[in-house]
Amino acid sequence: MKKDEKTGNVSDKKKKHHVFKHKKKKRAEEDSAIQYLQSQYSTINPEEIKTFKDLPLSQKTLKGLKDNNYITPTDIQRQAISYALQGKDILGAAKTGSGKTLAFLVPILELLFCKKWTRLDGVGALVISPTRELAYQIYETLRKVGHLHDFSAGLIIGGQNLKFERKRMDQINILICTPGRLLQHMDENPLFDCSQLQILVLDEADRCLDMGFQTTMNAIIENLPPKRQTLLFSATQTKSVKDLARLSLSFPTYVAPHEQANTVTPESLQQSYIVCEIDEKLGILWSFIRNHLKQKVLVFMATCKQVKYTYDLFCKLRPGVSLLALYGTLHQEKREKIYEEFCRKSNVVLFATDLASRGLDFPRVNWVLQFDCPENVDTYIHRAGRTARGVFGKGEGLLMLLPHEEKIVDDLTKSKIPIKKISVDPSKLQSPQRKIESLLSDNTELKQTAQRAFVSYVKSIFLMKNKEIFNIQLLDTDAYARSLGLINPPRIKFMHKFNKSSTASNGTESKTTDIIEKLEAKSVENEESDRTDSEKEDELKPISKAKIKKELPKFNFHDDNVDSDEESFLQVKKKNVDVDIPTPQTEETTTSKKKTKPLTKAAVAKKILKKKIKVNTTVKFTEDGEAIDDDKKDVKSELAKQFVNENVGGIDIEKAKEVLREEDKYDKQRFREKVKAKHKEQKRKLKNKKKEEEEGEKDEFGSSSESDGPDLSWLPDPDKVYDRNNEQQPESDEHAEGDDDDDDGGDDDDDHDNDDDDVDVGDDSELSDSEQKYHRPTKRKLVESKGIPQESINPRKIKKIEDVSASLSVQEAEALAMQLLKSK
Ligand SMILES: Nc1ncnc2c1ncn2[C@@H]1O[C@H](COP(=O)(O)OP(=O)(O)OP(=O)(O)O)[C@@H](O)[C@H]1O
Repeated sequence: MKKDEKTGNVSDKKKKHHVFKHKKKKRAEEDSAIQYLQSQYSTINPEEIKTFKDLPLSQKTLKGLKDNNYITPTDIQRQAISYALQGKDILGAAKTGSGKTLAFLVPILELLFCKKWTRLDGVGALVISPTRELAYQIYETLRKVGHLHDFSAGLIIGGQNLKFERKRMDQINILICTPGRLLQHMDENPLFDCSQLQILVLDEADRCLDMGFQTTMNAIIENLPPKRQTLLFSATQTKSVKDLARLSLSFPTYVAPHEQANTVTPESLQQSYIVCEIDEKLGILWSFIRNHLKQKVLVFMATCKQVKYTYDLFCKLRPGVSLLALYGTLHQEKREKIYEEFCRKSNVVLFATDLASRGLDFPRVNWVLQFDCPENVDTYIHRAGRTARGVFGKGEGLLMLLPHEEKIVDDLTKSKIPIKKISVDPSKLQSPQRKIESLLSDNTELKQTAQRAFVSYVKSIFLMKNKEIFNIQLLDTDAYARSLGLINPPRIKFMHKFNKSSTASNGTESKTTDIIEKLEAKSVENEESDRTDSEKEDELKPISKAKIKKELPKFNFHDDNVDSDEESFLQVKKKNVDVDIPTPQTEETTTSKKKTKPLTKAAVAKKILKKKIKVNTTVKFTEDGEAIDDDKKDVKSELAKQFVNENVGGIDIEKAKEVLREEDKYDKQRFREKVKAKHKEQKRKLKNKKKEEEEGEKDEFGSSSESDGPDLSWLPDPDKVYDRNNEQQPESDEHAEGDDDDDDGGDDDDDHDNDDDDVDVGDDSELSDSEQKYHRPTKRKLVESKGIPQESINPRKIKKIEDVSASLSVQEAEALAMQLLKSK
């Protein structure tokens, strides 16, 4: 046995030694491999790279790439990976779908591999993406390609379990995240540490660095170590020196393999546009879907509410193909599900906002239809780029424009986007208008969704920067509302505000006001017919179209109801909207400007002071809404009265102390008076009680002498007796003096003795059992409290005494009494 143990130990030791040796050998191999790879970096010539193998990459990365069928690097990959391995900062710009994700993931894996990064080293690489879906996609690609490496990767995006993420933060080596969530961890999570960060990547860098993420990104960058490698990628790369300076990039290598190409969009992408009236758009979309039932279609719309409405409506109309909708206000879980479903399915239509426009690599999308005009050329490129992706990808893009939006085509062509005008074959058009109207008349919820869609679209147009293309005055809102199935166009509250302010600024009755007045008059007429919708009346009152050709005055517009998208795409992004019209200096404009300022405590205090609101006061109201005077709050001292009258906000501590001291005197006096009054009341009550008792004594003696019948109220409570003696002797366990506790002592004889005296019981014998059980004496009168025991009041004895005393003189009676006392 011992021998076995010994041999066992020996073999264990041998094994350990073997493992140790193997590990040591492996480490040595790895070290020499790293050294070799690093020595090759300086000699890389991107032009000579044909396959990934030609790059000095680790075996783990090469195998990971090969396992996923990535053999030949794309142009951007060849160049970006080469320069990144050499440790350069990179500004990468390449067409959509050209493989930028691998262009930054491979350098990340290689850098950490060469630095022999372990789990204990913390966050070594940070990839920031503007949307959750894109972050998820990058994370998945990293998992696939880097599966042979030992690094840990983490996906940190909004809408996930923050606690779960927090705990694991210190074990992550490669962090893929969205800006908001990353900053949240930086601010709140003590486990988050990026002081060792080696490489920072911004995917869709221009979007990450634009107005929408400005403050968040600035805060993030401040928290990062300045000594690091930085890679920026996008199909529409920023070259803004300001942006680059923010990231401490002074001399980044600009990698743009397609810069000299004839087009900025993929060659295999067929692009066309149609021009139509606003009220034809929905019908054209419907017809398009009905004519492409066997295709995968992605439809971009301007706002979440439009997406929601179109999706809800088309689901009800049943086009004969799967429909999906993806927008920022959806719950995260739903977003993930929809994203995956669209990736998986091949005959499907997805309605989406620009949330899906950047970076998402949906496989095999046949058509991208831009239902609403894109904000700018960049947005067009990203949207259209959801199709014709990868090396062999093919696809078609269709842009729908209103007549006045056709100007964007010039911008597109100038930006090297080959797009041709086409027209719709009228024979293929199907109008669902009647059906839509009837659906809306039956379905209030759908009608409200339509109204919201209407308002959100109009707002989105209003917020657009390029006023040459997006001119709200050129929108036929009536026709647009009708096309959505709304007989009366909803009132657009912000337009009224806007028009009012512009009128005030002009000081004269403008054409605009005339129209607004006319519209309002019409809206009153229309209210009659729109009454079913009263819940939304406040926001969505019907008005007629505002077809005004006049130039808009500038209005610093910030409305709460702006359609919010992923990370407030629309709302925040338009912060820099610069309507090039003079600003009217009206009160309303100033207030609206103020609204944009952050509300500081000082500002709130000032507001309160202005409104003469008394702070730190409580007013109670009756149910009828009348204020109840709280006399406790009344001040008595002159000083306090003065203080209250003067003081409308803020606290002068010293004065307040003085006031309190003064008031304290009055409070003490008030307290003394109260105590006095209380004592007085107690005394009075005591007096009354005594009086009553004296009167009561008289009564008791009177009644006993009259002996109308025995006072049985002192008898014990039969309920209690019954309970205690278990039905056997329900009424026999108490005697006159007995209190409940004493009886529990169990002097049975006494109990039985009193049986005969319990006349009440006899009286109650006629009552039913239950009535007997619940009989209660009205009030116990304790005769013994008068010092005359019950037994001693013997009528015979009294008679005898009376007889004797009657026969005696006063002296004799006195003497007899003395004698009796003495003998006693
Ligand atoms: N070397 C490669 N060989 C084959 N396919 C590749 C290669 N690199 C990338 N791909 C594929 O090309 C598609 C697009 O890649 P990716 O999403 O990285 O493009 P992108 O340039 O980031 O696009 P976007 O500008 O839209 O974000 C993906 O499906 C990816 O798997």
